[in-house]
Amino acid sequence: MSHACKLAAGNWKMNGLSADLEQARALAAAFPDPKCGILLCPPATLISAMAEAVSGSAVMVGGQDCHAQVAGAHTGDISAHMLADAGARQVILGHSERRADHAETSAQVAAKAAAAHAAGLVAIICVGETEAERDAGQTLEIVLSQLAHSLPDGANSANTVIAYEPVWAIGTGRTPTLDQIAEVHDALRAKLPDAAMSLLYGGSVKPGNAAEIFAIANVDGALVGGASLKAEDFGAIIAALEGA
Ligand SMILES: O=C(CO)COP(=O)(O)O
Repeated sequence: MSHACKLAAGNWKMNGLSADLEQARALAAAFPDPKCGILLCPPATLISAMAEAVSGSAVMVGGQDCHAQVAGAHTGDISAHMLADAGARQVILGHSERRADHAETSAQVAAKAAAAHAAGLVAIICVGETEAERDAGQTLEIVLSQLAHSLPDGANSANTVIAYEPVWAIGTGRTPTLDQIAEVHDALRAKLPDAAMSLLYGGSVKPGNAAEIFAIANVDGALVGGASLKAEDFGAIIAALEGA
């Protein structure tokens, strides 16, 4: 682990209805005084209800995307200010599913991150290579290029977190080797504008592999998809991070 802040972030993606707020409440009750940051990013429809459900606890709530503009004629979009107004403290930006499904470019991610900062939100900027890019030996080139072009001016360890998520490891149960994760995180750390910025690993993090991933030098936590939907599983991952 580096000296950056530890963070366990859960990305619920397009999962979760009001009944699932119970998982957030259970998580808040299980970690009254955590040694790391705990964040849940539910779909936008649940942000304000989740913020209320965990209010007074250590659990933070975040969004999964935002628009680069503060307001205006953008049907279906949500601004960073709206997320903050709903109770979000952080926002995931440039997730590979948005880069793929919505053709988001790193330049757009940087503009969204600048908007997040202006709204007082921490931007969690995602980078990661596809399997074809890894097979072609382009992993470092791809992630460093995404990093360089996705960071807005003024990004620092207080307002920005970086998440390395290999696309081929997301939702597949496959993870890079520990050496492969270390190689990418070391390369990212060397290029951060602020060395104390937190670097998360994401992609098939589970209770069973969390401890070994958190033992890697430049891994400061995780961005967790599937395993963040159940408080029991996410709680086991948080416990592993607290013990790292
Ligand atoms: O994309 C992810 C988190 O943003 C990772 O998802 P999984 O943990 O389900 O692989």
